Amino acid sequence: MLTFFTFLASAFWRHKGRTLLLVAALLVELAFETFMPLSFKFIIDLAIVPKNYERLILILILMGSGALATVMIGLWRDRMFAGLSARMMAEEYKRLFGKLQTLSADFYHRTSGGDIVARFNSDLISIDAFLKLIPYALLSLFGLVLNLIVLFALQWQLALLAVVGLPLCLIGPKLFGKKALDASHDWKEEQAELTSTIQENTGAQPVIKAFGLQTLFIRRFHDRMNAYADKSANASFLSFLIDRTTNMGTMFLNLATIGVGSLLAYNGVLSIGSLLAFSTILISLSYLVAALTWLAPMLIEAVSGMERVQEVMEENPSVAANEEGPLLASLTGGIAFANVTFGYTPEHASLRGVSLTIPKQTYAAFVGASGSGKSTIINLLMRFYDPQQGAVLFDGVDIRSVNLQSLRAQTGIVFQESFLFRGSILENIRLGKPDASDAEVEQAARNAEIHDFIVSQPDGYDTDVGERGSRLSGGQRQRVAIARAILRDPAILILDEATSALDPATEAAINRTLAQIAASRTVISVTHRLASAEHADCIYVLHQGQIAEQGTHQELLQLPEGRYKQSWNKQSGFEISEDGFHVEVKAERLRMFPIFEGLDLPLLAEISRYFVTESYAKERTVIYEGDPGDKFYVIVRGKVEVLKKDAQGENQQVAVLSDGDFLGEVALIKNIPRTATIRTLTPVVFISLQREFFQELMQRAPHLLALMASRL
Ligand SMILES: Nc1ncnc2c1ncn2[C@@H]1O[C@H](COP(=O)(O)OP(=O)(O)OP(=O)(O)O)[C@@H](O)[C@H]1O
Repeated sequence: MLTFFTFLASAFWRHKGRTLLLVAALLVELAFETFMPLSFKFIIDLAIVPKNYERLILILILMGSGALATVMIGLWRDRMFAGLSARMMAEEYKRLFGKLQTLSADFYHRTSGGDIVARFNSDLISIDAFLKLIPYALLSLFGLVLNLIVLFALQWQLALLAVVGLPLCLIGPKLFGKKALDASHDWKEEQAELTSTIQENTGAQPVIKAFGLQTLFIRRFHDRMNAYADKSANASFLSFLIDRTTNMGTMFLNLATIGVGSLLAYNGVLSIGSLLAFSTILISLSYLVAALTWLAPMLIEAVSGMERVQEVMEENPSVAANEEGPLLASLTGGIAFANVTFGYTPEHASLRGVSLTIPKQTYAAFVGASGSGKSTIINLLMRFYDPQQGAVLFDGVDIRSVNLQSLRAQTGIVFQESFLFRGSILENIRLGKPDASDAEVEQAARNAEIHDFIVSQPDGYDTDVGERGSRLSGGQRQRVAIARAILRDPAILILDEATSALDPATEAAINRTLAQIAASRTVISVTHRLASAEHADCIYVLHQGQIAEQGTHQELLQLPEGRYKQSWNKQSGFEISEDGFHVEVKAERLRMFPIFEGLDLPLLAEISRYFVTESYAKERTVIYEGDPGDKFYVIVRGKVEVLKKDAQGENQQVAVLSDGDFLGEVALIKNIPRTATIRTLTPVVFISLQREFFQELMQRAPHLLALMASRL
């Protein structure tokens, strides 16, 4: 409650001039509204009873002029307050949005998008709804006080009775106010959950359809909706209860005072005019009390909305921007990780005691299995997170001690899925350097080799990219993102799986572009595709958050039984056509699959001819758990997730497989149902072998077939 009133006080204080005018206008309206019922006293006692016609006309003229003036002032006040309240709310929206820009990555990981959106489109809206009613609330409140004063002036004993009885009207708010506020807060949280559910559901439609999950999600939504309806009913009922109990109180109070007033008038203590004025004022008083209680539910919603907004406002960014800190000087020596340990959660360290040095203008590549900590290196380097132990150093300076913006100003980053904003290509590229001239933007587009495509479009650089860049292909989006990154002319270029979601031809083309841009910069690249790291000055092989091996490609291949060497062998042995539609696998590579162990090379060469190439887009299901299995798959490029149903029948990710991994070898020997679902995480190129072809070939070596079956 206090937070909300503090917000109101500071908002009105910021606009004190207009607030004063507002109060003045309200007082004029108030004076007139109080005078209206009082006019009965003057009309009856001063004009009608003494039969004074001139006085009657004078009073009516005064009333008419007052009404006209009040209407004009009211209109002006409405216009002025509409502007004032809109501005106050705009300030509040900006404050919340600005705060969100300062919060660190961990906030966005633990808070759902729907919850954040709900703070704007539900919580701020309820504050707005109440704010617009403030003149009305003030009018009611001031009216209450003024009417009470007038009542005392008319007949103080009767007025005393009204005042003593007034607390009757406040029993409801006292009894149910706190409960109603809590219920409203719960309801708003449920509202935020509902927004998240709907958002997630619309974003996940391809998965839901692919897995046939409609019924499951409808059932879940019904449960969520039922919980929402319960909370909504509880919150509304408590608000109604406050309203109802207050109305009951005013009704009894009216009855009591009218009864006593009539007795006083009967005994000649009160004039008829005063009695009429008194009861009219009392009725308007009860309207005012009713109006105030009608406002109570809205106040409760606004207060709980403000509490939720304030929760965000009170969040402290876990990574301090250090705006007052010294600016980071241009990199002259190198970047170092000094014994860095970091975990996203206290239970699990994603990097453990990592130490390394990347000299200026060299190319460092981080490779390793999924989950080994590659992206975490970049998260720490960009200060999306800070390490729990150790430090990241630029020329020996801990990056936590310098101004954060000056660190990020030295870097340009290209992600696997580059986010393009709604707007034109020009606007998207210019985000890399907002004050760049058109010529600079064009040069960046040329360097990213997207200029020719842009000018071939009817709208050229003004071509609209659509929602999240949906009107461009994956390769074009990535090139726009590269142009955006190089427009900054960064000393340090970071590539986070920048090409792994692209088809082979586009990937090769973009890699060539990146190689040109990379010369004369420090490049830090994260990739699971070793061919992309082959030419790096130093390759770091991560394993479970530690550096398992490091060196050049050649050095790493020399390490007997090294992880890099194994992965390299796993990812080699495939020849992919330029367009990515045809893959040849070498007999030697086939021999590395456990199932083909022991087969001679001529037989393997023949088997290799029976493999066919299959390409899948991102987020497609390749195999469904429980379906009959009749094919063996090898991933040539891309990533898939392996999903298994848990006890509740929901798919859980159990592994991520990538280039060189294989699945379903048992299908070559036996016809048994698939034990897991396989879904693509990126575009994937597989080669696959049908059981019937394989078995046909193996007729020549039946003893080997029997041996393979015994190994499974
Ligand atoms: N936001 C997060 N919250 C909790 N744990 C996380 C988060 N991000 C990553 N992790 C965990 O940290 C570890 C390292 O993750 P990281 O993303 O660095 O791996 P990676 O090598 O880049 O994997 P991939 O190739 O699949 O992207 C993993 O165990 C992962 O589950």
